[in-house]
Amino acid sequence: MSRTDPVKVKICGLTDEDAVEAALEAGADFLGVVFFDKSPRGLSPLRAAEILQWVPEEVRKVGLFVEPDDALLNEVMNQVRLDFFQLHGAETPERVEQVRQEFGMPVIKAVGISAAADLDAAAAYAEVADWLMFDAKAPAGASRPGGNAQAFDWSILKDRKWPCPWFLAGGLTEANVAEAIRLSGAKAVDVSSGVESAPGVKDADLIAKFIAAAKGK
Ligand SMILES: O=C(O)c1ccccc1N[C@@H]1O[C@H](COP(=O)(O)O)[C@@H](O)[C@H]1O
Repeated sequence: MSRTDPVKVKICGLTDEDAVEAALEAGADFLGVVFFDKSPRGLSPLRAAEILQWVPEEVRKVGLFVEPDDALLNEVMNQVRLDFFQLHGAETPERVEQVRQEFGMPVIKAVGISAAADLDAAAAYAEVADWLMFDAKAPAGASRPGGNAQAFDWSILKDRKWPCPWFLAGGLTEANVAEAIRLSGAKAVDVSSGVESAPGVKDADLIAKFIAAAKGK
């Protein structure tokens, strides 16, 4: 990625064909589908395969999991054409490495952040993951570790160097994404709640506005 490349955008938690089409039309670089039963965006492997079937090769398809066992990863791998696994739970660095080796899939590891000290903990994952994702820590009592529309102080990322590429996530919207990019130095962003009209229901207009704001158009 050169300094002048437009920011890459991942639209996560897609649940139907209309949302996939809206994200493609608006220029999304990554599309995410969720394999986590407690999420309002959760899909079966079969349904995920259906909604992603016409996505062009160059748009990267990401499967999001929370502490998945090998059986679930196998089931999804056998049915859905994915380019990345996103591990969004309390997986250890050892488990990240094991998943990469066993499944031969690049891994995006999400790390919950509420303060600068959490970035130190993320360093262990930077050695084993292909990408990192900095997401806000879930609020106490939340039923899921992400997708909660929570943001954190983006400026703590500024000037930190990482050996792998990374996404900024958590509470991003059309209204704040440009500022989040400016303050954090992010070259890739990820959004779910901020482009929805209700949990699990993507809004084509919000997707287009988010991508335009992130890419500075
Ligand atoms: O979207 C979910 O339901 C979800 C469930 C479990 C783990 C992560 C989840 N979402 C991811 O969280 C970040 C931030 O989301 P948001 O924009 O704040 O809603 C993003 O990667 C989502 O895909």
